[in-house]
Amino acid sequence: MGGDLFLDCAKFKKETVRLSTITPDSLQKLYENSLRGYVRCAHCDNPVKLYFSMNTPPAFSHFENGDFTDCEIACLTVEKPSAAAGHHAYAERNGFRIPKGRAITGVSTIEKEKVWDEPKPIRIIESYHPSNELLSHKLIGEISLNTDQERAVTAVHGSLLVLAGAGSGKTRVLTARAAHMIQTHQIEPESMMLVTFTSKAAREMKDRIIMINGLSSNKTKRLLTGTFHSIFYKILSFHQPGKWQGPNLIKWDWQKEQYVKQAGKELGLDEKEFPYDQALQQISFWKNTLLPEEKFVPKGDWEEKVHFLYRHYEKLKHERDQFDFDDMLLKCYELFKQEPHILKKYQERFHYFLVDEFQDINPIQYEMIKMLSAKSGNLCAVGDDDQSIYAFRGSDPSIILNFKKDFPNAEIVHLKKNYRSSHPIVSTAKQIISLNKHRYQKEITAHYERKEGPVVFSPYDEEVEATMIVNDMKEKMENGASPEDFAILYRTHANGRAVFERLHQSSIPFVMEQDHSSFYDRRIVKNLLAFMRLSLNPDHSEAASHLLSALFIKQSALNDLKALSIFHDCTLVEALGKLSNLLPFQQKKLNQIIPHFSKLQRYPPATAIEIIEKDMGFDDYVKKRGNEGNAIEKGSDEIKDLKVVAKKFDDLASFLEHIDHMRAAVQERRNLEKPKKAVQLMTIHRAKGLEFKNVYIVGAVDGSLPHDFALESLRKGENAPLEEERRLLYVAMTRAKHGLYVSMPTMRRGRKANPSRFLRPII
Ligand SMILES: Nc1ncnc2c1ncn2[C@@H]1O[C@H](COP(=O)(O)OP(=O)(O)OP(=O)(O)O)[C@@H](O)[C@H]1O
Repeated sequence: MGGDLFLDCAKFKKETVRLSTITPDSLQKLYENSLRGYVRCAHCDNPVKLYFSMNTPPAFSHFENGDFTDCEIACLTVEKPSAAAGHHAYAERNGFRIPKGRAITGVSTIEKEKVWDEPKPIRIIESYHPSNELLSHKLIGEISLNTDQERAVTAVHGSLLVLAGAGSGKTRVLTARAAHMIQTHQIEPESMMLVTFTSKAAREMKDRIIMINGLSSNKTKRLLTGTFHSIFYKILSFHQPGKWQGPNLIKWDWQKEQYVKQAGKELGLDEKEFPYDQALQQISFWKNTLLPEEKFVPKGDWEEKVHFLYRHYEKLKHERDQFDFDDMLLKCYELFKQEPHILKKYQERFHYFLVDEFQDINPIQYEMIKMLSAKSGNLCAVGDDDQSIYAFRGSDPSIILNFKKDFPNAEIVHLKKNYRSSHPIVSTAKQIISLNKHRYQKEITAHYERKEGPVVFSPYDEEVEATMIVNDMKEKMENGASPEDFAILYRTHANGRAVFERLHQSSIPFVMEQDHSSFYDRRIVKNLLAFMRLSLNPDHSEAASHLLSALFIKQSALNDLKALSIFHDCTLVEALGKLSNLLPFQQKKLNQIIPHFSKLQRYPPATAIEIIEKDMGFDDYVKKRGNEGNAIEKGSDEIKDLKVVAKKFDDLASFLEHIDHMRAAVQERRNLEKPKKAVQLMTIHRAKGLEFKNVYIVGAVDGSLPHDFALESLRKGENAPLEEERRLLYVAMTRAKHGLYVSMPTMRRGRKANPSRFLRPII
């Protein structure tokens, strides 16, 4: 950062700006403009950069090294310096020399919003007790185990539930157990079924078992590992090879949507307005909770409609000999029920069942595993009820909670040591999850202590939050950390947008989930941006197509528009006014909005969005279609998120340029080979089972974590979704080994936000 002094004032657009008096919402804009070289020293006029991070308060500094004492004096003089704030009166902080007497966090006389606030450690109430347990020893290969883990590995016969908190070695136990069974008990790998939650976890576990010293790889390769879906699909395709073939699989939601929309027409459901994706999620939920279409008895209008779609969806699929992922479970279940000799064959083939992440099992998976293990009685389930986070897919935490009812002779082993996270992290996560009512009380303590505990910090908004996190990682990397030491976790994809953008602008290598698409390509956002694009280029054909959707005009009108523009030698926007065969309300709306297009480009993007919403009728569109198909990410919220970005730009051209750049960046990253040493960017759901040295949790405020929909459920008297949100925070926190940084922005989507109610009792 050079030997520069750090300044409180600079010049931006010919005005002097002062960090002690600026409003917090201008900080990010100033930051980005300073990176582009648009902010200058108020004294020498050289470009200066603004810098801040989680631990470092904002300050300007010159790009070049040199003696800038005069600039500092000039800056202080203008500001009526106090006696303390003399020439060399500065304090050293995080490698920065900050003039004493400068108020960054507030102005003494008038209470003003803080531009930056110091991160705060979370209070740890429980003291650390070093483990008095015997040193763990190596039972198998190089895997060390403590006494409880060893019991979970060696209790090979009968039913066993390993119920344990995060980081306690459940995955380690499962790997060691499989290896131990093969090596010590000479159990044939073919007679074992090891079920994991994802195919990646299955591959990793098998690789780990193969790597264990002393095990013959020929043997271990014969072990069946996989997800429930992959295993049951194999069974189905063995018995009904004609039907269960890859090309017959309906892989994508849009394929499913075609079928339900076809059925929806018969019911007179509006193709655009009806939430078909929610309906598909509901159908999937029913299938996973053992409610096939013919048995389901709908209640109420919504269920009646979706049930109708369900019936037709199944029929269309059947006629085409197709199947979806849920059928892999449901049809295998039916096969076992209808053909008991087939079930018997598998009961005789498999004698040992090992199931990971048991807390996320759904009713149909549970029934199948019960059926398969009924003969041998050798079922080992491993899980943590506090990490059950897939209720929306039919997972039912009560299955693990009631395990003893179904398996009265089951042994229950508790693993009580967390080897992953330091004591302050384990203690904090424990405090949070203990407020859930529906859970097993579990004992868990940290294996090791570390001085630094979890920290909460309060950036102004989502943009400042992203900058603080990225700069904090940079600082840590300058002090020896490596990019793969960091993960940034968020509740929904929308929460990850700003961090993605800031990381993309930095030189830090990072990876993001593969199937992530750009925020700006979301239907509602894309259609709003179309208004802006047409304002700058009234012949933008793709934007014209999106505009038609937003105006509820059929896409076939696009060809008419193009023809009219050629015929009348006018732009597509002008041709809009010449469209015929429109309904009166569409005509009226068009007449109302066309004059706005030419004016729109004169306004800053944030104002332009308001005009598009209010004066150009986009509000109506969002009301009708904004919530379509997604209870978690609503269209109206997406517009609010877009406004947060818009605030940073002065004109439409630079705003759209930024957006196109970011859309291309997401696309580019999909095709790039993933760097091995990289910061990980992912949703909390994806982070399950993983661990990182340092974890940042983004957006820990009410509405985001817990999510709005859980708060809505709570208002209706339903507590379960809120408990699942608390589990999500618990999962996120327990991914961290050493550093845990929880961000609680003071503004979210342009409004004042409250720190997450899960954190309030401990901060
Ligand atoms: N006995 C042990 N000695 C040393 N390290 C251990 C021991 N048991 C587990 N670990 C380490 O602790 C970490 C967590 O283990 P593991 O991932 O198996 O836990 P888990 O219970 O499956 O975690 P989670 O449910 O939170 O995903 C890993 O880094 C693992 O190597």
